[in-house]
Amino acid sequence: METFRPGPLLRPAAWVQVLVDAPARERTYTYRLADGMTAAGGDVVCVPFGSQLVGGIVLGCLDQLPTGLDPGRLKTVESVVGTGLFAPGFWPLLVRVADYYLVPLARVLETALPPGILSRARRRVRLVADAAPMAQWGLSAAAKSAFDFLRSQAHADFSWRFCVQRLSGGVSSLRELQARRLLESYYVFGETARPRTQQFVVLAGAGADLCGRSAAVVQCLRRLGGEVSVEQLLAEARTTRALLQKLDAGGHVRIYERQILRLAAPTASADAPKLLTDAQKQVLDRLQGATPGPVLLEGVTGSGKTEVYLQAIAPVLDRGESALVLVPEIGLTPQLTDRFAARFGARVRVYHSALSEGERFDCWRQMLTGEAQVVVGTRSAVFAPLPKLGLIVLDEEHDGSYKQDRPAPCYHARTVALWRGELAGCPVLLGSATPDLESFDRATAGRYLHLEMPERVAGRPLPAVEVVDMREELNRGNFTPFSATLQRAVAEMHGAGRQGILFINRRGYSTFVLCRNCGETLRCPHCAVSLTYHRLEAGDHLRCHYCNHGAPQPRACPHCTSPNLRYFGAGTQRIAAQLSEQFPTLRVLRFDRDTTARKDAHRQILEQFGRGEADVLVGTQMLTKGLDLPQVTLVGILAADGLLNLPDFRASERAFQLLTQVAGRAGRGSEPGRVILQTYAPEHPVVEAASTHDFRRYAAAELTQRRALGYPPFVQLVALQLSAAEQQSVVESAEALARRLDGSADFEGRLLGPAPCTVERVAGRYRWQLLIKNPNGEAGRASLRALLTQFVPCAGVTVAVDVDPLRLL
Ligand SMILES: Nc1ncnc2c1ncn2[C@@H]1O[C@H](COP(=O)(O)OP(=O)(O)OP(=O)(O)O)[C@@H](O)[C@H]1O
Ligand SMILES: [Zn+2]
Ligand SMILES: [Zn+2]
Repeated sequence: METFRPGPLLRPAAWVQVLVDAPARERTYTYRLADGMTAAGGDVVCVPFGSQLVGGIVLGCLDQLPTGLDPGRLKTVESVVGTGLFAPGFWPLLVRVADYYLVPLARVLETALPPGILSRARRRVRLVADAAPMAQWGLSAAAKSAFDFLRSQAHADFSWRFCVQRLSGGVSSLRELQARRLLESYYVFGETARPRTQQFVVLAGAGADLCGRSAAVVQCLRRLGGEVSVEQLLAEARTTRALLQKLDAGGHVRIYERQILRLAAPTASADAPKLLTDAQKQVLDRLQGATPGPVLLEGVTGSGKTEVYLQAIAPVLDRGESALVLVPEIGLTPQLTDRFAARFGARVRVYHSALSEGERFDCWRQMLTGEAQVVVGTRSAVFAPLPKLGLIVLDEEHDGSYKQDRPAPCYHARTVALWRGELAGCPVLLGSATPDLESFDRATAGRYLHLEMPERVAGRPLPAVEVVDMREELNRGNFTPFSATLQRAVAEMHGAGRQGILFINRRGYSTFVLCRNCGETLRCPHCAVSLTYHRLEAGDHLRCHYCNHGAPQPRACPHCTSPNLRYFGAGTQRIAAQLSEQFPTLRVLRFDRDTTARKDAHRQILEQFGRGEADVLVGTQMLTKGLDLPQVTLVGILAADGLLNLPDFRASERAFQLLTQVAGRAGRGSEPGRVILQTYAPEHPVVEAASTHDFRRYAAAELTQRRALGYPPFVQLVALQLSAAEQQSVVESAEALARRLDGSADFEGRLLGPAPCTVERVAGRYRWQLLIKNPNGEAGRASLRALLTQFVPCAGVTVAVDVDPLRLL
């Protein structure tokens, strides 16, 4: 792990560490700075790499060379191109992320920046307008002639590539002119690039006098509607570009360029601010009157938090500042983005890692120029380079998808957002009906401004929750996944022409496949878990939910060849099928990872349901996240128990959040809602708290327990995960690391493990874990950083660090 000295320097440094823009495995290199050259972290530089000059980003300056580097062999930075990749104040944020999460700065940059940003940026040079006349004295002949040529041109701005290829002396002339400050080089991030266009071809003449292939092509074009892209016509008519050009020259068709807008702002019909409820108004007033800082908005489901966000953002934009809105998952973004787009129009952009490279790049550029003023995005959008940030909103701030599991840095977008707010001096609004216990603890301790909206808008009641004891159902001989209460409720709902949601804590058709003859389950060959059965149109299929390994469903047991296989558990697919069986007239729609894999499928399914084209939506976790469907009156929770018994100290916190959020989808319109919660453990405290919507009581009990056991938020956890293809070397390394940690005063007695992860083998690699409790904050992290830098694991073993892990593996 490197140590960097970021930021501007008091005394010029001699070396810099640069993240080069090259498709190499190792991308961080040390370069020498020429005399008089200065650079700071975040600067874009041009450096020699192999036989080429490439772009790079300065990670930090060094006034001492790391041991083992021979200064004589280091290459020199070719030029410092300047800043411009980042908004002001952005760089210190990246440095802080690297520091806190114990990862090299280069990894943070790779996460924060859109991929390929430097190679998409283009290097240019321009004449220095007020260059000293003396600077020309003593130029070499080649450089002099290059300079005269450039000055004779009508403009004073050229692409680097053009200069290298066309000027006498090429690169060396350019360097000479730059050294004399006659010429300066810079990067542009696409603004001089031509708008992306695509060639189209349109039918121009009747094509009557044509014959043979020409006639066939024209006929094909007519069949396709008379106007298609050149690409499409080439493919459909199996013809050549040359023939199309000939037809164009003959006036039979016209080829033209059509501009393709890569990133259209989301479109939606305009939307006016709502008249605020008293609770909303109070919250906004307090928000606007407060000094900038973290704010926790604890508002029950359906209390109208989104409207608060929208009206908090409006004055920010009016001041010419920008706003960043983070949402947990893209699954919930269509609805939410639409609301933002409807309110703020073309100033809104969507930014998340599922966009294409080009889309992310375009969006990044528009953020830097201020064209994008509101960015709605998922986790990685916390790095969106919005200048003049006036407000950050994190919706559903408790959501686990704000935490990155891998690759490093394992950052939490909420943590990073709080730092960003601090650096930008703006409020960070954390909203949730079920706040994260850490946020809640800080808010009640007065470290955050704590605002509340304890009621739903328009006096709508929270839905009544009925807990159904599934053990009694079994006693009564009901072996279906639907209790009698739920069956009656579904029938009633259906009769009244309303809609419902059934929530299952799983996906797939059934969880696992077991051989009735030998008792073996069908397992993933790479991971220590059973495969999940999926029923597909193309045929039945098994899939591993850890490594995504897929296999067709075997006809017989691979262990004993018995054909007697049995399917256990109940996934979304099976529930949907059983529901249709019991209620033949019920139209059932599935909403899970399988049915939403296609681009835009989220939106399509939700819109379909919203239009009333289905009566029941059967789905998983994804249903819980902020869906606002006013027609839904019934929510059924089929198997709450799977949630309650996970081997993780956060299991009950997560269960409470999930149950409350799912229940919160009911009764958001004018009709009151009803929730049926099925469980085998009705007396479980989480079930009790969720059924009374009592977050406060639950939080108090849970926090007391966490304090007693020494768990977050009262102590920091750091997980170290070691993995390798060989079990032996993982175990040895984990034990060696544990001995080191035990010997350190900071962690003595606060080490859990080493132990194999719950699933020891994933994708062919063995995984062991060490869990450290760090009560000493930064001091503890510093000694951990030092210890990890020195630790050398066995060959082939990688060590991943997860600071504040959310899931214990
Ligand atoms: N001031 C208002 N007047 C009328 N309707 C409102 C008002 N504010 C919000 N609503 C409506 O109330 C419903 C719930 O609001 P919203 O979706 O923002 O709730 P929420 O607090 O985000 O809930 P959740 O935590 O469940 O996502 C929405 O349909 C919204 O349009
Ligand atoms: Zn068998
Ligand atoms: Zn697997």
